[in-house]
Amino acid sequence: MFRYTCLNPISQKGLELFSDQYTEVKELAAADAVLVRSAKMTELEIPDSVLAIGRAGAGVNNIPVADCAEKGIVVFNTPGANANGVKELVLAGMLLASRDIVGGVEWIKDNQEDPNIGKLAEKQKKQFAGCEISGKKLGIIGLGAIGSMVANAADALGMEVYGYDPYLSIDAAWNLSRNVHHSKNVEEIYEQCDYITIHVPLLDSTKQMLNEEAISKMKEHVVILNFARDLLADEEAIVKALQSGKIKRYVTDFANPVVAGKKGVLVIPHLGASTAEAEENCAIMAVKELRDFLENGNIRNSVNFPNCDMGVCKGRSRVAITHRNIPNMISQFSKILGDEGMNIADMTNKSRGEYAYTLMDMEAEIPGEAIEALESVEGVSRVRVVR
Ligand SMILES: NC(=O)C1=CN([C@@H]2O[C@H](COP(=O)(O)OP(=O)(O)OC[C@H]3O[C@@H](n4cnc5c(N)ncnc54)[C@H](O)[C@@H]3O)[C@@H](O)[C@H]2O)C=CC1
Ligand SMILES: O=C(O)CCC(=O)C(=O)O
Repeated sequence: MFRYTCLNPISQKGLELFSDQYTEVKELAAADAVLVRSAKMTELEIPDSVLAIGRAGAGVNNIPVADCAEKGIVVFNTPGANANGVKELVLAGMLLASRDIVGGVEWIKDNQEDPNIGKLAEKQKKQFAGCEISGKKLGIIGLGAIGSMVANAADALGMEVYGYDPYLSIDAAWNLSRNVHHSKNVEEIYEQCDYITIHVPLLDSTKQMLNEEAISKMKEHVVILNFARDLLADEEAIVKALQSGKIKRYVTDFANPVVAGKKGVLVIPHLGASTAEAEENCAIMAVKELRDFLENGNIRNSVNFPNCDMGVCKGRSRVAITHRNIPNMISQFSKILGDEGMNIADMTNKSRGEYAYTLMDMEAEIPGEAIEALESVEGVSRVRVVR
């Protein structure tokens, strides 16, 4: 029997994939697995009972990923599952920044009682006029699941698309329209583009990437779109550049006191992934990942441990070990098991940075003493008998 808890509302379409082996619990302390969207887990004490966290979404900056790795808690996300939802909102953001649709709609609301509203609207509309996006240059920083979809859609809408991603995956490269101009440095995006959209994860290396220096290299009246994370931009500098007219519009999916209500800023209340489809896709993927991990020990789409898949256990028992990626671990594990007279039927060991994961199928039940001995190996964070 497994227990899971949801720290945010999670689509029922995903939750219904849990079998009757699973119960939902309210308390984090009582849970084996956690499903989360944007709840700040960095502010929570994560109890040792938690084996895995499923982020129904892409960004994991709300989860203490490194601490979890150290404790042997496997953190999953759902790559690409909400990308289309975000792509569509980015397109909407570009259009809203190009024509004053919001201002126009507000004007109608303010004048709704006027019996001559139709005539008046025709007179007033020029103040809300704008430009088309077709033919304009769009720079995309980060060509992952979202960035590459935005690139292709903008290309189809007639924009000239520049893309910058020094770590571009082969999959993303295959999916990109051949019309997308490959920028080898981000300065080209700053210097050339009328619209700039950022789609990178929030990391130490990307924090405040869109800062005063970056803005100084951009074209006059540039439009900046941020549907990734607010901390990727120095928003004080952005507000200053909006006041001076250097930036025409800043469209952001993240509300905070620096940008809320500021002239030239369009703030959306983090709606990028808030579509029925994205919420379902993310929940379904997260639940499948958690189930495969809890029931089989397999890891798919983790952000702190390597992928590792041995299918369903065909031996008598399976043991899963999270540990540091240091020499001599496998020989210690096999010595402990060998000393207990146990034969390893199948085994996989994978590493990712400082951490590693070992799955072993055994021809017999693993005795408690062997588990204790495995747990006491220096560098082992967790030993779990999966079956
Ligand atoms: N507004 C919303 O509701 C949502 C926001 N997001 C945010 O968008 C981010 C991106 O999401 P996905 O595209 O799904 O992630 P992804 O992991 O598929 O793509 C991120 C891309 O950024 C690239 N990258 C990393 N560092 C870079 C750098 N310094 N310069 C240029 N490229 C760099 C990576 O190589 C990768 O291709 C997430 O990390 C999350 O913060 C994601 C989903 C929903
Ligand atoms: O779950 C959400 O609504 C937030 C989505 C998001 O920001 C992400 O997936 O990174």
